[in-house]
Amino acid sequence: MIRFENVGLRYGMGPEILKDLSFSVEPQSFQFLTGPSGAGKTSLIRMLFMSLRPTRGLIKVFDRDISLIGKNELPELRRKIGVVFQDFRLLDHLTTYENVALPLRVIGREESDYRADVVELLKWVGLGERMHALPPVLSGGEKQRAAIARALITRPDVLLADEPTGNVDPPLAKRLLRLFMELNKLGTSVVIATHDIALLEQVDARRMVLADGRLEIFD
Ligand SMILES: Nc1ncnc2c1ncn2[C@@H]1O[C@H](COP(=O)(O)OP(=O)(O)OP(=O)(O)O)[C@@H](O)[C@H]1O
Repeated sequence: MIRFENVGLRYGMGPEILKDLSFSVEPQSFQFLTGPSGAGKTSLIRMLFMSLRPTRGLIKVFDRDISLIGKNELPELRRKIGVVFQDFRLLDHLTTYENVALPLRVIGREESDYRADVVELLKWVGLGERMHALPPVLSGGEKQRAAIARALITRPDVLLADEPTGNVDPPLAKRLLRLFMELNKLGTSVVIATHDIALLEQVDARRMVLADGRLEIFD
C-alpha cells in the first residue's frame, strides 16, 4: 500500500535526520510509530502523506512512485489517506460539523446523505454539543477530536495520526484508540505516531521505533 526503500531525509544543508528507511504499510495493518522527541516521527508522517519529499530513496504510495506524481494528481491520491496533524489544521470559519463534513462535500456527496453519519461520529468523539462551535472557541482536546473525526469520516484506505491523543485525558484517549481500531477492522491501515506509553500498552500492534535516524520494527 505504501512502500519506502532506502529513504533518507535532510532539511536543507543539515544532517540526515532519517537514514535508510525501508518498510511497508500493508493493507489493513495497524502500527504505532514511536521514538524520542525530535526523532523524526512528524517528518515521516509528512512523507507518508506526500507533503514532504525524501532527499533520497524510493517511496511508493498505492503503487505509484511519488517522485513521478504531478502536483495536479496529488489531491486525488491524498483523498484515500486520512491525516491528523499535530496542529489540527481546522478551518476557522467553518463550524466543527462543517469541518468534519468537508471531505465528503469535496467528493460531491449530498448533505442529506451524510448528515446523520457526521453527527453520529461527532457524538462518538464527544463533540455532540459542540458541533455548531467554530474552532477558535474549542479547547485543544476538542480541536484534536474534530481533526480525528474529519480524518475518519471518509473511511480512508490509510489513516495517519500524529500524536492523536496528545491533548486528551486517559479515558478519552482509550475511546479514541477504540475508534482507530474499529476503523482498522473495517479495512483501513492505521499509523499512529505517539510517545504515549499508556496508549502503546493497550494494543498488541506492530511498533516502528525511530532512534538516531534509523527505524527498527517490532512485529
Ligand atoms: N522544517 C524543518 N526545517 C528544519 N529542520 C526541521 C524541520 N522540521 C523538523 N526539523 C528537524 O528534524 C528533526 C525531526 O523533527 P520531527 O518534528 O520530525 O520529530 P518528531 O519525532 O516528530 O518530534 P516530536 O515528538 O517532538 O514532535 C528535529 O531535529 C527537527 O528539529
